Amino acid sequence: MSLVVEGLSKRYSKGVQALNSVSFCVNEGECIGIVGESGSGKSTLGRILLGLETYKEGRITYHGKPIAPRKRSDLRQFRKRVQMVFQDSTSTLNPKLPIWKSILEPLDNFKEITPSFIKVEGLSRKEIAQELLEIVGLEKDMVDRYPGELSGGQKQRVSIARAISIEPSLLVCDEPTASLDVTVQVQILRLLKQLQQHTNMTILFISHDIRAVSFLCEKVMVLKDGFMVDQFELSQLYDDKRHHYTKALIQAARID
Ligand SMILES: Nc1ncnc2c1ncn2[C@@H]1O[C@H](COP(=O)(O)OP(=O)(O)OP(=O)(O)O)[C@@H](O)[C@H]1O
Repeated sequence: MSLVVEGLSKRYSKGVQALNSVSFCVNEGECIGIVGESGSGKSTLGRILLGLETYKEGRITYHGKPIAPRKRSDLRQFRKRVQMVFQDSTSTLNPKLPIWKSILEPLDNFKEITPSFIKVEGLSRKEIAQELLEIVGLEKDMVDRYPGELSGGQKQRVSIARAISIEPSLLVCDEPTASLDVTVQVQILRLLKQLQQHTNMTILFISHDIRAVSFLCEKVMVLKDGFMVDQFELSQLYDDKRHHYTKALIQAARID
């Protein structure tokens, strides 16, 4: 197992119980979808996994080691393996920098990493960013553009290029398609699927959209009011034993 979460609970200071004894595990190279309506605790879970939020109860291990360590030196190793893509790419892309500089930020932080997509030695930094743009389906000559000169879908592709630049083994995506048009959403989902098929990356895909989750993920976990009410392999999506809340989500998305 690559990622194991056991009995994770989170209570915010104002008394909100955002997560209640949530447990699940993901194998290396698998994609798990965390689905639920607004306020169900999805982002809290994602933020805890990224070490951006603390928790008191539960245990999270990644390849046998506690995730998001507290020690700074260990945190660096963690960041090397875990990257993220958020709904709002403006939080990841500095509007004052040409996109190639933002794309290269993780690689600049981890100079010891030589990603496998760099097949030729001696590429300039800008050329490396161009390689990454190509991987995510963008034109190489976009490299000098600023985030403000890109569409929402293009910005999200740039955020993905940045996240995969250091070839993380775990990618946490928190509603990466939520602010995009339906057709662009499909393109981004296809891109993530293609990336997952060509790498051994484990993806944790957080979404309120069970349709998107069922397109991308092999495993699905359903959260409601901080409780994990259902957990299943995608092939069991239409099983009669699905929780009534999962059935309601399926019906609302009209994919039954
Ligand atoms: N920093 C915080 N302090 C107090 N309560 C919080 C905080 N962040 C989230 N919450 C509460 O925790 C619960 C879960 O929120 P969370 O953002 O994890 O849900 P979500 O499923 O991601 O929702 P959405 O899809 O709307 O982003 C909500 O009731 C929310 O109001």
